Amino acid sequence: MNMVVLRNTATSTPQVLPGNDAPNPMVVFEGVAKRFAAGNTGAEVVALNDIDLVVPRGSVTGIIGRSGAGKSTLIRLVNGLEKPSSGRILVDGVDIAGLDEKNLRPVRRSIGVIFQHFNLLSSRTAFGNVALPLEIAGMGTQDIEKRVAPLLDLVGLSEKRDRYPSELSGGQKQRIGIARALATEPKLLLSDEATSALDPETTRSILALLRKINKELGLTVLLITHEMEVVKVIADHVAVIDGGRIVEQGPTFDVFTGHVHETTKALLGGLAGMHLPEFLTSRMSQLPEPGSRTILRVIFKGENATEPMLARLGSDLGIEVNIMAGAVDEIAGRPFGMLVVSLRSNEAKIAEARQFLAHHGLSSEVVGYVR
Ligand SMILES: Nc1ncnc2c1ncn2[C@@H]1O[C@H](COP(=O)(O)OP(=O)(O)OP(=O)(O)O)[C@@H](O)[C@H]1O
Repeated sequence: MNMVVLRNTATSTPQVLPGNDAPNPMVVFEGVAKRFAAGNTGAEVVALNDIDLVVPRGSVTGIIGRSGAGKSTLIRLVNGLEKPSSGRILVDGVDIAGLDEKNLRPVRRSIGVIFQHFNLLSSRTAFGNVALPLEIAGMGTQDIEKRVAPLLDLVGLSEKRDRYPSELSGGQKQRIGIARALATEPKLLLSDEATSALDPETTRSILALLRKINKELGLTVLLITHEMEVVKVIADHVAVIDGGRIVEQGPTFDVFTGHVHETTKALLGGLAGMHLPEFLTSRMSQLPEPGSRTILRVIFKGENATEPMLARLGSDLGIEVNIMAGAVDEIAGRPFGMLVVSLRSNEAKIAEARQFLAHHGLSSEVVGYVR
């Protein structure tokens, strides 16, 4: 088996835990705006406004947002394909906003990009596609062989080296796209909806490959996507973008399980237990009535055990508890879930129950009442 000889450019500085305050981030946006001049017909378009963003070094950071939110513009600013109208963009400490084309070139070489539609040359084999950026950089044939063969091995396609794109599946094409992006030994990998054209199973395998590359090579990955599943599975840091503004950012688990912004909630839609089952909502009222039961959503994060606590509401506090619905999900590798329960008791006792749950690390919210 070939050895991967990629130089690990990103580990020259210590790995840090992802977070807004992470030292020495790979990418920083400071008060960035991007406006496009008015065309023949309309007004000026404000694609991005007031963007403060941190991509921690060594992280997989996801930018998630709906169509038109400004994701592509943001990623094009990172590799200098667009210039900001105002603000600073630091890539590995260098403010790229003020660089001319010549000085941008080395920055671009330090950034790999993978695309939704792979952008492979149909006239070149898998090997030829991965070799292309190295040929452009003027590398000799033997050195190219030494660089490309381990990359094909890394993405699991050594035996397809002489195949043309038309002979490869979507997932295999994306693997070649990833190998090509890594050929110039970047320190940052940009992923522009790289799994959006793939089926769920292939998506998972590509995400696993990106995670492996992130871990083994210490490469920082910045991905834009409209798919919550992608961010949930792979990103340890996330920024939610809406209408050209970042509405939330931080460690993925915290952002998706905390007090989420309306946009994040909408994107989270399918997450375990966010939607109450129809049989409940159809009977639920927002105000208590005589004899009604309180519907409580109990949220557990990480490894908190829920069931024994609910049992103790009965045994210790004498409150009758019925489980109505529940689901467990996984965000950034940690369990997260909800139980929807109905409690038959008065308001004071319900407050006592919620205090008891909070004391044991379980947050809860009253979502309504049923008779
Ligand atoms: N070159 C341009 N000229 C004028 N307006 C632009 C240009 N590029 C983007 N926009 C506008 O900026 C806004 C953000 O577009 P952008 O492509 O960044 O969104 P997006 O989140 O990537 O959307 P999608 O997921 O649909 O690709 C949109 O309103 C878009 O029409």
